Amino acid sequence: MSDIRKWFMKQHDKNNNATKTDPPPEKNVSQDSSSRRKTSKYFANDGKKVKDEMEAEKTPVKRKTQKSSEQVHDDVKPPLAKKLHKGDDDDDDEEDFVMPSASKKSVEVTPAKKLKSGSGRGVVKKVVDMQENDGDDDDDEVAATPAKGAGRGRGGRGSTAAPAAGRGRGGGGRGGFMNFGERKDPPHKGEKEVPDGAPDCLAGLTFVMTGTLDSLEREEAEVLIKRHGGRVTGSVSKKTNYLLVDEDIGGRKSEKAKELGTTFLNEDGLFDIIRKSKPTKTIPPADTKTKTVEKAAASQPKGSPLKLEAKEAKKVDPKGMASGASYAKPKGEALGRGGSLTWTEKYKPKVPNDIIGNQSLVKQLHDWLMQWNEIFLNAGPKGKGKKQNDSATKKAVLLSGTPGIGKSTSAKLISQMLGFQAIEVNASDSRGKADSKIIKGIGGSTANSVKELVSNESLNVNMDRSKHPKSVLIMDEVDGMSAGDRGGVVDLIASIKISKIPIICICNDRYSQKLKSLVNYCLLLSYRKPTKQQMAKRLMQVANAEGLQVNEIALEELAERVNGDMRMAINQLHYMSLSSSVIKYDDMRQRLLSSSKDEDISPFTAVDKLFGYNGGKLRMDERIDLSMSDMDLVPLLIQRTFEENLTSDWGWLNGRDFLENYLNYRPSSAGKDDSGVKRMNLIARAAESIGSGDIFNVQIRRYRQWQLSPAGSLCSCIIPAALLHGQRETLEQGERNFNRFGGWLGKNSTMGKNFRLLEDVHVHLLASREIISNRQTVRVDYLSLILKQLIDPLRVLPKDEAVQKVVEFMDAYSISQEDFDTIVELSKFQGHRNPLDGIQPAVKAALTKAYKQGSNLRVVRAADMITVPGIKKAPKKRIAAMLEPVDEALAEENGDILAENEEESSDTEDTDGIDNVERKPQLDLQSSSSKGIQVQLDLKNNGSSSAKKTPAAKSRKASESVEKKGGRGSGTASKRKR
Ligand SMILES: Nc1ncnc2c1ncn2[C@@H]1O[C@H](COP(=O)(O)OP(=O)(O)OP(=O)(O)O)[C@@H](O)[C@H]1O
Repeated sequence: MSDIRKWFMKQHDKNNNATKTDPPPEKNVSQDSSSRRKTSKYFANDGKKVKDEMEAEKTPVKRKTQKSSEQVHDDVKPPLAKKLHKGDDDDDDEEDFVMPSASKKSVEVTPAKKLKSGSGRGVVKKVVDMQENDGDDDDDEVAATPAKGAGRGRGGRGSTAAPAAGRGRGGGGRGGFMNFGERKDPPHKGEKEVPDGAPDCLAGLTFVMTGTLDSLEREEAEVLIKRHGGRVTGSVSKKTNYLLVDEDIGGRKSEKAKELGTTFLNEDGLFDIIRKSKPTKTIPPADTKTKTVEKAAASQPKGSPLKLEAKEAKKVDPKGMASGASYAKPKGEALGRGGSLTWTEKYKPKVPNDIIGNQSLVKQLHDWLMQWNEIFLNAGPKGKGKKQNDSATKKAVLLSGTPGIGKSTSAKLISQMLGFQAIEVNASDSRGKADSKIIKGIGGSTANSVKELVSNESLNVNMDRSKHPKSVLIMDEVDGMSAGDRGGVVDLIASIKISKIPIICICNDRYSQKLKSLVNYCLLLSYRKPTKQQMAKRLMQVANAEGLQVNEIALEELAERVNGDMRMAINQLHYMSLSSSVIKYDDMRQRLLSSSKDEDISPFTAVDKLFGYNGGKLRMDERIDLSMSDMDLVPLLIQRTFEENLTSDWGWLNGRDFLENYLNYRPSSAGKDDSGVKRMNLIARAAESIGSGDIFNVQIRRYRQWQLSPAGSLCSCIIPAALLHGQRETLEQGERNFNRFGGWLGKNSTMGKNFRLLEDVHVHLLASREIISNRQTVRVDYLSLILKQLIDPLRVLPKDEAVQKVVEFMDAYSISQEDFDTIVELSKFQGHRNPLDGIQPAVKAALTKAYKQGSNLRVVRAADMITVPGIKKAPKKRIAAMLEPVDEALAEENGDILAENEEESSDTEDTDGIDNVERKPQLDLQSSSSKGIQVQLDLKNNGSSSAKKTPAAKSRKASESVEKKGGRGSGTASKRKR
């Protein structure tokens, strides 16, 4: 069982288990604080007790581990585990992080670490079991939150900044979300003075937090640690120095920490470390890097080149890549912060190895380009410039990835390295399709040169290549090509086919619809964002080279905030360097917070923030900003009406699944309500609010009541988020745990398309004079009958007879082939069989053939043949309005129908009942002529694509057939000719 019922059952089970196995929760504050002390058995502070208790319940290995932890804590040194366990690190955040070597200096080696087998795997079962008590979740803590301390006092300092996006959600990590409850407030929140220590006193130390701290919120503690150079990660690994916890409530982190021998540290312990660092101004020995930076900065006159640069750069890049050189000696005199070059230019990679991340892709690009001439141009002595059409090898390459991660840079560098002359074209400048495709080149004017480039044999084949550089075309931003249609891409593909030079295409979104066809012609290389550690290292090189004093944690923060965009990171650093040569963590945070306001925020991020765990802490203006960041999409993302067939047991939904993003949030305000009643209440209130939002939305859109926008946002986004914010979880097995795009947009566009198609059918039916009714009636009353007439003969009668009957019927009702398809399409319903099921393909083919054969003689779409002078193409709705029955009263108002705009006419049609159905048809052509509008017949054929006639022949045929039809057809036509 995998539905919401299962979820509720789980909650129930959990509740039961909790009551069975967990110690009874303390009920008041005093008990709570005493229990804190009692349960804090792993704290180095209570070393002895810890040891004894540990011995009673843990294996010898663990005992030793614990012992070493205790030893370490007193000296405020990282435990040995850090250097002994090199592999098998499961801490995501630290993928590439290399522990500063100095951190090992002061740590005594204890055998316990060596004995540890690193068998995190071995405790999987335990971990799962412990989910109930995940240290992060605090579910087992006292439900009643103690009264908050009076004011924040000085302790509140760290909380001045707005909470970071997605931070502090608890870091429950994998598998923990199901048990994620509300973390209660620190019992003595804001009551303690937050110490201020030496700037890098925690440098080189990695902390993990669990449970509720005594006076600090997690975010505040995180800021405090980072401000002092420490690193905070989400899960315990061998690199973790301290598990920061005030009350050991068990849980996964705590278990892991015990297993690894990580030192437990409480808030006071942390404060002590920080305080101690202040008077003596000693810097903990862990951080050589930071020391180096400081030294460098101290000995460095502001704005002059650093002697240390080269060393630093080399040190950071142990592979000895040429990067060292390129960063140590930026070209030109413009070293220092006064240079005229932007830092992105100045420190752009000079050799491929300088590019951080994606090295394997860079290599692939290199290999592809290196072999290009060999494969596609015959470079041998008999070379005649013939290209080999090897379908397995792509003639072009498509580099894709988010902005600022080095796509263009790698394309240029590789080209340069292999002796290609790079010709760069920004493809998004080439809008629209070329006049005559490749003859004119991509996008017309710009692309004439492209056309020349890619096809110019003289440059590439006939001439002596040794004297002429090989060329490569770099088409940047191909996903920005041809705003309206895919013409530009079609041209590009044509260019690729004939190209005699390699083409490197670059885009941000490889899955863009526009590039759907292009990807088939390209070798696809998808660039990934570099990790924050990689970025921080490179940024450190830049900072060193510029004599900028900044610590690695601040740079990691920068890297994290720019979301992998190296260009933005370097630019931010440059910008900050203009005002100060020393950048502290707080400065960085402040800068990033203020600059993030200017950034475009995606609707997904907005919903994440609004509904995230910290959503409740957002200020109202922040919530308004987020919800208004995209007034159209944010509400749609919250209320994602998603419909799909799942083979699940959502029985009451009849095999369909209606899911909405907001339902997936486990509201933190529901607290520890395992019955789910609170949650259901909150969901109900949120749904009600979303409903009200919808009413506002209609007013805003339909009646243009824009002044209601704030109220609309409040109802559709802010209130639901305020009610339901919390941890996102999945309700269905196999569902992925992130917000997905609303199905509404797709459905709405399908609806629009169906309306248009129905309109075509409607107009044709009206033109046949067999049916006189509005569009709605056609849809509701006629379509199923018409379908029956179209389909049934094909199913039951012999082929020829069936085909003849259906064609006759189609002719009688002016139903074209496209209308046939539309009628079938509009009659498809989920859970019902396809109307065409059971019809032999041969019969279908015979029908198509027979219909096409008779198409030249047929007058269908009488309405299509009308053109109104002055209007390029008579809008079908107007024509429909002309053909439709007209109210007597309305008919008197000359020309009113023609004057109606399309929207109004469609609204009218939509809301008209069936009253009009039986009314006598009246063409309001008189009114048109009285207004001086001439209605003429444009004698075009019925639009059958197979009938390739000259316009003259078409006219003749059409007029003949008009006459032949007599009765209905000619009557209509002749009336119109007036
Ligand atoms: N991977 C990287 N390694 C080192 N520097 C980088 C990297 N990515 C970007 N940069 C820096 O950012 C600048 C811009 O990079 P580049 O133009 O290659 O990004 P891009 O991915 O092509 O972005 P866009 O999609 O916006 O064109 C470079 O000049 C360089 O200074």
